[in-house]
Formats: sequence, structure tokens, C-alpha cells
Amino acid sequence: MSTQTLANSFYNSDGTGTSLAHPHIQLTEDGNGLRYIEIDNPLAKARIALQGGHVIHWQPKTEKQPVLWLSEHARYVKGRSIRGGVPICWPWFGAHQTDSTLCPHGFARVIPWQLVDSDTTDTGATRLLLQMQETDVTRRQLGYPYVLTMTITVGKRLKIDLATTNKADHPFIIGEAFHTYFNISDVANVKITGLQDYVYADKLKNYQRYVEHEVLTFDGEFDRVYLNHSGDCLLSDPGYKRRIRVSTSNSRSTVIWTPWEEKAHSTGDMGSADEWRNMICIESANAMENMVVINPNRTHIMSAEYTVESM
Ligand SMILES: O=P(O)(O)OC[C@H]1O[C@H](O)[C@H](O)[C@@H](O)[C@@H]1O
Repeated sequence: MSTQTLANSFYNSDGTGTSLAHPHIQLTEDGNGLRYIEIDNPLAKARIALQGGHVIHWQPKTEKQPVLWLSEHARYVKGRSIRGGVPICWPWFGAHQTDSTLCPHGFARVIPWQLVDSDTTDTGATRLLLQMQETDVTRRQLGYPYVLTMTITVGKRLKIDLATTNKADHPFIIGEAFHTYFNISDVANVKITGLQDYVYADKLKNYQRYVEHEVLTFDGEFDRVYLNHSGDCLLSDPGYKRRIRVSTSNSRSTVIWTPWEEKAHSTGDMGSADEWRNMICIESANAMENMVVINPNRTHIMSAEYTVESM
């Protein structure tokens, strides 16, 4: 993707701007007018698309490979989600409960976000505060008042905190997910631990429910929602000689998804040939019966933290 560097100012969609100079961040823009925050600090590099508040690249300086997978055929277009990285699903996960014409996984991943603050943590990580901007699309799809912000901390670890504040005078319910695509050497050779003994709904079997007895390995399409799950997931990748740990708070569902060959090839932006073999999604979520009720003037924060360990 080719981008040009802009002056160190971050503009809202209405053209007003604030100067948020920070030694480790730069604003760039691509040929389609999408803007990105580029982070390069002593610990890591990252790129965040302001559309969707979407982390599309993160690579600690100790790693030879990016930790997040990004499709070579990702589309960088206004109003469409970018395939890879950490798409934000909000205020619903999967299909909308009552209106199938609405975008699957909600609108937050295709809406412009604004950078409202940045600083450096004690460990040298770069911390950004972003806020989703309301548009006609969001107002049509969600009639009540709320504030959605996200704190993204980029360092040796990547941490994302998604905060939903209810500004209405009644409770409301949301579904949400960090739909994270991990970059792996080969999906047929990785393992995921941390989900044994949990009940899952198998989306490929009409949401039928089963208990997981195994460490997860993959030899075909896989699309499961593990319910009432908290605790870490560990993705072991002997090919890249590393383990990726996913730790969460206030996430009670974990979704594991890989499309495999046929579905990947029928999805326009999944990449060609065998690129799908290099990704697996571990999604920290609140889905199905784990959707969250938020009371007036209360804030709910779902967090995930990703760390890489060598093996
Ligand atoms: O193509 P998308 O809307 O990004 O969804 C991609 C995938 O997301 C989730 O993991 C779902 O469980 C899958 O059923 C879906 O196919």
C-alpha cells in the first residue's frame, strides 16, 4: 500500500483538526483518502486505520514476523472493512438479531474514528485514545446516545480496551468482538489451548452445542463460539517458533474461525493461492447469550492483551 505522510495533525471528518504531536506517531493517507496512524517506538511498529479504529499491523521489534495477519488482497475503501488485523465488531456480533439488511458484525469497523489523545507509558509503549465518530449510518442503526472509545497500547505487548458508555436513560444491550487475525506459519500445524471443557456453538452445524474436549488443531473450515469463557488462549506455532497468548477481561465468549480453502477462495479479499493458511482468528467477544447489558451512565470495558513468547 502506498501512502503519503501528512502534517502531524489529526482531522475530524468535518475538517476541524487538533495537533497531537508525539515523537513516535505519524499520520499518513493513501490514494483512496483513508488515513493511518503509523507508530514506530523503541519496542514495536504498528499501523492503525482511522476507519474502524482498526489495528492492521503490529510487530514487536523482537519478532521476525508481524503478529497480525493482513490479507494481500485487503480492500482499502471507505465504508468497507479491511481484511486482517483487529476489526472491531460493535454493537452486534455476526448477523443483526432482527434486521438482516444491516452489516454483519455491526458498523464500528467501517466508521471513522478520531484520535483524541496520545502518550507514552512507563514501559515506553505508545498509548492512543480513539473515539468513534457518529455519522448518519450510526444514527440510523442505533437510535440512543452512547460514547464508544478505544485505548490502544502498542509496545512489546498490544493491548486494546473498548469502552462503551450508556448516555441514555434506559439500559441497552450490545454484542462486541476484537476479530483478531493472527499471522501463523501454517494453520494445519498450529494448536490452540485454553478452551477445553467449555461449551461451544458450532456455526457450521446450525449453532448446535457441544463440549470441547480437545486441544484445537485444524484440518478444515472451523467456526465456533465458545461461551462463558474467560482465561487465556495460547496459540502455539512451531513453524514460527512462538506462542501467542491472548488474555482478556470482561470478554465472555471466544470465537475461533478459519475459512479453509473453498470459503477463502470464494471471499474476494482473503488473498490468493494459500494465503488463508497463514491466518487464524481468535476473537475475544461478548456474543449470543454473553451479550452485555449496560445501565444508564455506566461504562463497560472489554479488553484483550496479546503477548508473544518464544518456544
Ligand atoms: O467476512 P466477515 O464479515 O468479516 O466475517 C468473517 C467471519 O467472522 C466470524 O469469525 C464469524 O464467526 C464467521 O462466521 C465469519 O465468516
